[in-house]
Amino acid sequence: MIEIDQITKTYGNSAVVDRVTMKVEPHTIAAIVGTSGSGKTTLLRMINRLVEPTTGTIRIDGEDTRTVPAYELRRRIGYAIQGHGLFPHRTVGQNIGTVPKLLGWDKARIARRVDELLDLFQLEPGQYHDRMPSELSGGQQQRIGVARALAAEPNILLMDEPFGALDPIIRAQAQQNLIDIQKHFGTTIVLVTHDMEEAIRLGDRIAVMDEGKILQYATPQEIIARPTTGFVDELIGTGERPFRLLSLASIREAVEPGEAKGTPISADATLRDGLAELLWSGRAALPVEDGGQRIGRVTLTELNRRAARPQ
Ligand SMILES: Nc1ncnc2c1ncn2[C@@H]1O[C@H](COP(=O)(O)OP(=O)(O)OP(=O)(O)O)[C@@H](O)[C@H]1O
Repeated sequence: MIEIDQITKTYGNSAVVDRVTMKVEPHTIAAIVGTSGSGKTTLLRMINRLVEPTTGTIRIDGEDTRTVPAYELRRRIGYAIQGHGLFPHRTVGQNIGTVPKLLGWDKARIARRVDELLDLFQLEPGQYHDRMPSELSGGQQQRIGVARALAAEPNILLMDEPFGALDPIIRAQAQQNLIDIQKHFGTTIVLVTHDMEEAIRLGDRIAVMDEGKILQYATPQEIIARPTTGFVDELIGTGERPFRLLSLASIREAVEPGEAKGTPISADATLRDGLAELLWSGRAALPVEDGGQRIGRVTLTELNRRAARPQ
């Protein structure tokens, strides 16, 4: 658990992070979203003390971070940034093994961990282990950056716009990869993004920041349905609300017994994907498939109901 308690950072006379209080429960993802300059990166970097808070306290699993040497804190907490920050003259394997090596792991253990992570990130170890970062695509470099941050099995991972530079398709894959890996390791993640769509997709809770303050910290459902300020509403985009709600749930959750004609949709697709397919194909219902088996159908009527503002 990360407990941020009345944390402030001032530069000169201005508080760029202003008395922020928030808790991140273990094994969850908190997304910090806000406009440029709202203080997101500063807040994130105070968690691993890359930036020292001016006032306030941060506790990790009950321990005040000021009582731990900063270098030790940074080895314990994974950190991944936009542009990956890989060492250009070290191989992929050496990059991923950086922190385990600093921690004195033996060679065999480091090698096992590097291969495990390459596998998880869908990069064949035999093929990628000895490559240099310049011999990888942008998306692959980004995945290695995240793999390196996870190498020493940190309970906590801080991510600053990790997917910001990726094109939309690679970005969606990288996001799914992160969700799978977070489930696999149970890592607690704090992620900074300026993209509300990404925050909604990844965050168990979303903190909306403006001018150093947290305006709302709640589940994506709550933020979409009941934004506390006009600014939060604006950031969500009023025209997007019903679609954002639909993108939070899978077809599996809306499936009902019955038949429907035409190409089926996967139970793992989002309700938003389902609506798009219904509208595009001009159908009132789609058959739903799970692992090659028909499990029922999803209807336009049901998606209409689920897209409406929650009461
Ligand atoms: N070392 C510093 N000295 C003075 N001002 C700083 C320093 N670091 C950050 N700031 C200021 O603090 C404010 C918040 O910066 P921060 O990088 O945390 O914002 P952000 O929300 O992450 O922005 P972006 O999305 O553009 O990265 C900005 O106005 C920035 O200019």
